[in-house]
Amino acid sequence: MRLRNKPWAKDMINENLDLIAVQPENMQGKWQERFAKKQPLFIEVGSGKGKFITELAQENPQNNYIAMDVQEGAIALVLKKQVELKLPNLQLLLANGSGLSELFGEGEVDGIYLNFSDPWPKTRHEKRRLTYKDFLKQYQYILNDDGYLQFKTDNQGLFEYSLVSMNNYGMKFDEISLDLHNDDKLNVNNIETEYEKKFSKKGFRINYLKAHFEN
Ligand SMILES: C[S@@+](CC[C@H](N)C(=O)[O-])C[C@H]1O[C@@H](n2cnc3c(N)ncnc32)[C@H](O)[C@@H]1O
Repeated sequence: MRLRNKPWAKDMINENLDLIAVQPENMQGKWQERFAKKQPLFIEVGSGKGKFITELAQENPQNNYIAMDVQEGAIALVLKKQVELKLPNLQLLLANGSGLSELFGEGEVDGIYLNFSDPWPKTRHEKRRLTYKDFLKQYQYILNDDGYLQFKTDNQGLFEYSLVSMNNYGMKFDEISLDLHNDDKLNVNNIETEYEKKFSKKGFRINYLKAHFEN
């Protein structure tokens, strides 16, 4: 998803550096300092316009959340929401998920959310998929021993690829659904993302998994 550049984005970011960090260099192990309270920390990599993470943060004041996106045009829209909401448990991060282990300390994070990640269907782009083994290695580094990865997508190809990639990496699956919205066996308090709303309305099934690393 490519969003148009917003002429107002840079100014809004520079005026709200208490709410958003831009490619920070010395934040490893220090993220809790940016929040009102020290509490479990969860990040969404590729948060897009931020519907999911802002609602999750509103529903769970007992946790801290970071909305992360590589596109200024996307994170600026989350910032616009957060400037109004001023949620004390939500911080924003403009950076690439490929640098997670330089942005976070070992075991600093309790959970990672990947929602409707770009599928990169061409084989030569495999390394860009957020469930490619190099990304999994970084998730493993920043997650603590009880930490988990949660992933949702409408894209069958990316879901199948991710199951294989995670399995080959040695991850263990806690929950899997091939139709999250119509799954009676799972008890997930699901918060829809922008993409999820759009594609489930069109009749696409939503794939879901929750998994962890065995350290
Ligand atoms: C298809 S959109 C999905 C947005 C949102 N999660 C949703 O479900 O509505 C994927 C988002 O991931 C972001 N993204 C892609 N690769 C990324 C990376 N390596 N690091 C951080 N964000 C990334 C894109 O900029 C885009 O905003």
